[in-house]
Amino acid sequence: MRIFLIGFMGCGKSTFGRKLAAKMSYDFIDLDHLFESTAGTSIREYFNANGEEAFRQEESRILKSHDYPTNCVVATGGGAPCYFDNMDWINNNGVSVYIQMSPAALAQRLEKGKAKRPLLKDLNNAEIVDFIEHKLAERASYYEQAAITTDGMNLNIEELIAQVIYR
Ligand SMILES: Nc1ncnc2c1ncn2[C@@H]1O[C@H](COP(=O)(O)OP(=O)(O)OP(=O)(O)O)[C@@H](O)[C@H]1O
Ligand SMILES: O=C(O)C1=C[C@@H](O)[C@@H](O)[C@H](O)C1
Ligand SMILES: [Mg+2]
Repeated sequence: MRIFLIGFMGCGKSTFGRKLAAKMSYDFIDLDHLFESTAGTSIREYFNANGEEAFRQEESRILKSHDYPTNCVVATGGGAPCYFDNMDWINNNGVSVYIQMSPAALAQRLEKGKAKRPLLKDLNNAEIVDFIEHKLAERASYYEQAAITTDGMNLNIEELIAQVIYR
């Protein structure tokens, strides 16, 4: 089984995904890391050099062309499900799990690590909340196509595994 974790930057896809994979004895794949190793540069540098449109194209290509192991947990990039037909591809190729969180809770987490996230790096803390509210409103209709939605403030590995298995 392939499990694709989706949700806004900071919802915990990478952190929780790694734990979930370990618990299930599945491989863990982080799409942002895969992007960086494939491109040979950081996402931040890639954005600076090539712009967001090029990033989205390359992200989509990598998402769809990677040779995934049969059993794996994939932490997708925060924007990945929201461009092209990526969300349909995800739903046709695995079980999607949306880690849902409020803009305020996301902002609290993201204020610390914003330097490495190109969409946030130039914003002050008040602007981050505003940015997240708008971006999340734009993206919600994609995230909500997930097979399973789970509360990012109360993540529970055993419960999620049961939901995925008995869905
Ligand atoms: N359950 C949690 N409780 C508190 N803090 C958390 C939790 N999960 C993750 N964090 C913290 O929130 C921040 C974002 O987590 P993480 O990098 O896993 O998110 P992400 O969804 O992978 O984000 P991105 O889309 O930018 O890759 C990190 O600083 C992490 O330590
Ligand atoms: O939400 C987004 O658009 C992004 C999230 C990150 O995971 C990275 O994929 C990148 O910084 C863009
Ligand atoms: Mg991540």
